[in-house]
Amino acid sequence: MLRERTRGQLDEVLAQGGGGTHQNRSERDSFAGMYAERLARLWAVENGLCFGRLDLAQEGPLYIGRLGLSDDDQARLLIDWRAPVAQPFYRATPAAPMGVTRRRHLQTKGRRVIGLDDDLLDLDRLSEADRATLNGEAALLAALDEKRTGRMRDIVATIQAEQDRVIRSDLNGVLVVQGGPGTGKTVVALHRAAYLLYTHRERLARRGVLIVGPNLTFLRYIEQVLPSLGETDVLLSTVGELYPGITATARESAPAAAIKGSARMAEVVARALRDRQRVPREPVDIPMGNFTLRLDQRTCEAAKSRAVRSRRPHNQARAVFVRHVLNVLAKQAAKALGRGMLEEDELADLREDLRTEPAVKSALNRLWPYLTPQQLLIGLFGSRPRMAYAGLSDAEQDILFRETPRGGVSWTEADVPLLDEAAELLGDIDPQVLRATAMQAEEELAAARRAEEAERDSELTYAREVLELTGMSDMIDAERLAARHRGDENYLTTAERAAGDRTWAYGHIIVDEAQELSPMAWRMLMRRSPNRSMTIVGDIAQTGSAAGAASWGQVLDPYARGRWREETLTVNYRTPVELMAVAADVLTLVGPDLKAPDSVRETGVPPWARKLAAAREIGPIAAGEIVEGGRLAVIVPASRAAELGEAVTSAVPGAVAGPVPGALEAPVVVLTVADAKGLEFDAVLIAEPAEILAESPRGPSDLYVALTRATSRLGVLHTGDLPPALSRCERIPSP
Ligand SMILES: Nc1ncnc2c1ncn2[C@@H]1O[C@H](COP(=O)(O)OP(=O)(O)OP(=O)(O)O)[C@@H](O)[C@H]1O
Repeated sequence: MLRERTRGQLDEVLAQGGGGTHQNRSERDSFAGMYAERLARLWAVENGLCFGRLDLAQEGPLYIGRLGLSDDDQARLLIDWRAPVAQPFYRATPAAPMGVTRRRHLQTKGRRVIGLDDDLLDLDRLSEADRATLNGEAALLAALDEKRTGRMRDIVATIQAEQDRVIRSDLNGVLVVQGGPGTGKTVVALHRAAYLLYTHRERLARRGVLIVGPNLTFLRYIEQVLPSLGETDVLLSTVGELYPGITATARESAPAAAIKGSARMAEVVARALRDRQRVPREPVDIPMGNFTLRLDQRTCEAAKSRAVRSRRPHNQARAVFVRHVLNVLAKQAAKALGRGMLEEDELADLREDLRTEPAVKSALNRLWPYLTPQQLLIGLFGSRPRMAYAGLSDAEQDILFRETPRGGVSWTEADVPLLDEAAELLGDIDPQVLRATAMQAEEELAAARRAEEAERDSELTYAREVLELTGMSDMIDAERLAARHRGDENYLTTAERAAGDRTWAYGHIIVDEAQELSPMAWRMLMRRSPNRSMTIVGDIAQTGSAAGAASWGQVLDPYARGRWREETLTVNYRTPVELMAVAADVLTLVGPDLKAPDSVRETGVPPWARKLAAAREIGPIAAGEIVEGGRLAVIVPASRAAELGEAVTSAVPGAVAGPVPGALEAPVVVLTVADAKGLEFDAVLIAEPAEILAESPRGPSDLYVALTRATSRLGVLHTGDLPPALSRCERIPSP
């Protein structure tokens, strides 16, 4: 009924047609947007709309749901799980019942209730041990036992008290959520986003919320959680996508990524720019036909120091540099032309004449060139002398040097924070200048226009198809939907506008797998969070990348010393006790004092290890491990990814190798540790653990990550000796 009412409201607004004043139109559009969004939410949350009931000592029961609903007389039917009155549903315990006598979890399928689970919070009827019990234990365990679908689900019905504290923590300041594998960091971070958007809608809807994840597969894994909570306006991004207009497609070697990620690259980029503002050793002669103008070192020095003192970014400081040089040249020209003292307006005319003189223009372009961030970095990494000037050692130059390929440069994820750094120092180029200086501007423009036309046609066709499919063609016309899709300014949501703006300041930023980010990536993120309202979730023990974090203090003190707080999650909801015992042994290799989280479930199935004569035997073994209706991952050393991927895909129909689209839906997928980070599977096979250990300085962390991806079964396959840390695995004799 509510859905019908919303749809009715939307119809009404759209029926007002396209006429009216501009303001009328934009009001109508924003109402239409609001109702369409509400409709989308109601659809998204249909499944399990109501999942809980609180019986209270003082008043009638409350029903808890994914969003709040009232009837036509504004009586509350359902309480949004994020509302303050819903909090006892997650926090009440027998020791502190918060006015609740009974908490009931409803399990629903579609619109039917298929199960109930009660917690009695009446003290007298519970034993001491039960008082410390989990929140809704039966409901929780039922949720944890379900087969994995390849997409993360929301957990609104079974959020635990320690998680609830994180979710509802204050918006302001930097909150670090440290927790071992499977403690719910990711899922809690997503629920926190939904909670914050609900509680601080005004502020966050305007500035938007950014969620940063480690890779695209991971973002696909989590992307459905927020819409299922009723939130659609959040930007999910990797670090590699955060620079508008650049798609980081190339892979970087680990040593190169480590150098590019290190904090001293900020100084390297700054020096690389100073290199481009260098005064030439010899005077520059500018032939003007009848006479020659000369730019000596003193003039260049003076112009440069004025430009630098202006404290403007490079491209904007160019105006200061140019003005001084043109003044000097104009005076020289006046002298050469036999004119004496010039009035200020005559001097100005002469300056303008010189400005458009090709020889002068080209001299100025050499002395203080307009630069894009891309040009600065391509110029740097393509030249050893420039790298040396910028402060990179010979060995570093060997690792970073790259020739500029003809087809253009492919950027890597580690380049993106450097481009961002460069953009900060360079500032924007006047778009007019940009157009004028672009090489083959005409041709490029024409090609771009053709591409745009083609794009627009295909968007329109797509929009028509969508409208036909969803039966909404009577409500929104295809042109408008396509315009929205294409990113026309007038139709953009906050998240869409933010994505296109490098200097956007977000209302809140959530970083997942935060231990992997390099110091340069942190600099970039901090620029997008001037108010330092952030949630940072991760596990220092799982750090795999060479430029990643060794402690949260090291990451955050430079930006928020004394202003960040840490919460710890301690219970593992993913990995059963039997697997976690093995993982805990490996964790001692990462650090002798580290403690693995406690698991809530037992399966009775111990992890096993099996020695193989040849690695290829993995294929048929994987075929035998497939989980009916569930998913299996084969985690392999990075250096063997291609070979073992082939071994598995050729032996198992439907198996997929690598983080390709569709990897999450496949019954069997072969992944490296880096690509499996943050994901989970029903069963996991680890191939060649000794090589995973030896492959990088963070080998033990990598093996720990691999061991903690499974929700029920784990097998280890090895051709060499089994690493001693895995000796708890049950040995299966070779076939
Ligand atoms: N309160 C809960 N109720 C039901 N399921 C939960 C709960 N908390 C966590 N889970 C489940 O536990 C699993 C692990 O959660 P999640 O992936 O968020 O952990 P993580 O801490 O991010 O792990 P990692 O560090 O390994 O990436 C998920 O399947 C999640 O849905």
